[in-house]
Amino acid sequence: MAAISIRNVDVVFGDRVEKSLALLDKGSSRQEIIEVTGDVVGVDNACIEVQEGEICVLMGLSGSGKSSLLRAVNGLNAVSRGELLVQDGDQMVDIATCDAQKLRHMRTSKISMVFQKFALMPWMSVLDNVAFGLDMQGMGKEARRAKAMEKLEMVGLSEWKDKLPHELSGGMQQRVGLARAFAMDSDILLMDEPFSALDPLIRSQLQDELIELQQRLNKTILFVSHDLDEALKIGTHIAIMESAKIIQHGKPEEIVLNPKTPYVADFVAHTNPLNVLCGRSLMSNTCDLEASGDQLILNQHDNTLIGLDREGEVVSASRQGLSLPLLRWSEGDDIEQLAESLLVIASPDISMRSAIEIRYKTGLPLLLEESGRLVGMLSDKDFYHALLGKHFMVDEA
Ligand SMILES: Nc1ncnc2c1ncn2[C@@H]1O[C@H](COP(=O)(O)OP(=O)(O)OP(=O)(O)O)[C@@H](O)[C@H]1O
Repeated sequence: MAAISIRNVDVVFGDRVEKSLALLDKGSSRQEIIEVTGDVVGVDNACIEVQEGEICVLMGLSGSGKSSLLRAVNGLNAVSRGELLVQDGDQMVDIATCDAQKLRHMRTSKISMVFQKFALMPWMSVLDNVAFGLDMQGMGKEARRAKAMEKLEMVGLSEWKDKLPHELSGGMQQRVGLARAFAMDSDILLMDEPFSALDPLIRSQLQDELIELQQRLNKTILFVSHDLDEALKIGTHIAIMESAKIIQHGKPEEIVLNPKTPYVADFVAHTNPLNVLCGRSLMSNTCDLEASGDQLILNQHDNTLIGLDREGEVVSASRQGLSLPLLRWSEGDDIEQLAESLLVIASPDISMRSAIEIRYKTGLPLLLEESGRLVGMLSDKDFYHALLGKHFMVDEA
């Protein structure tokens, strides 16, 4: 079920919204609209559904409209047109049209927000900062403190509960911000570049922690980032924005493999594909392998051959007439222990990172089997293609 459903949402900042929307409908650009009405189009006809338990990352360059859209979800920005439905139990509430009381209810019990600049109260202790929102939910003092303590433990800061925010480092303050958001127990978390002020190592740690917390607590998260590597790491889905529009929305792998415009391709060209791609997206297909008698040729130069049974399962391998041992490998199995000249067979869903590590240990290509049939192979050529970013085609249609 969708936790957030954004339907044809426009957000226009200014005093002549009707006129600006009419211009938008006529196809005027953002710049033309500013010139005519003085209004700024923050979001132009956004449509996305975020399913329960998803982490959807809004990604794009500065000024592309990410925060404008995120802040519309909890009513911090007014929706100028369209529907913005947010799940409340078994109903969907339209944030664009609901009354002030409903909006307050949604903000105090359904949607929490984590900001880039932590937004902690400087005069309150760390514990009171985490407990702050619970007061607004009407929770008693003891229960509040107990819950806040539990969340501080979750982010590893229980020892710091009596300190003031300025006594903590930036990374720790952001952890307090996370604990505060999780303490609210809201189903939906809105996160506006929460880690971008932190140094890379702390940032990476907090990303890992967020992924882990999300898996444990199954929240729905809408996360703003201008960094595609971050989006690829934490997002189950990514929506890419350019000039107030969502220009591509999909799973990380879809974005990396099929960037729809040169703008997206430019982002993709500067990312590390290893974290996203799996063997299936890059493999050479079995049908591309040449046959030699009843065997298939893996490598002409050193005469590496494989034999399949009637069902297409790999049953034998040899190099220059000498038999090669086969090993069936699954994600999580040890790679360090793999011997050289072992022919590894894995699932096409193997991550590229694991596949390259295996190739490095064994010195041989990898075979990929699905449902007991050989479906493809990963050789050095496929790895180089991935690393050089030659694995995608830009759809310029
Ligand atoms: N409250 C506001 N009033 C007027 N204009 C605004 C307001 N908020 C945002 N804008 C404008 O809307 C456009 C989109 O801004 P937004 O902050 O959504 O972009 P962004 O993609 O989040 O950028 P950044 O990564 O720099 O935060 C910008 O031109 C900005 O100046």
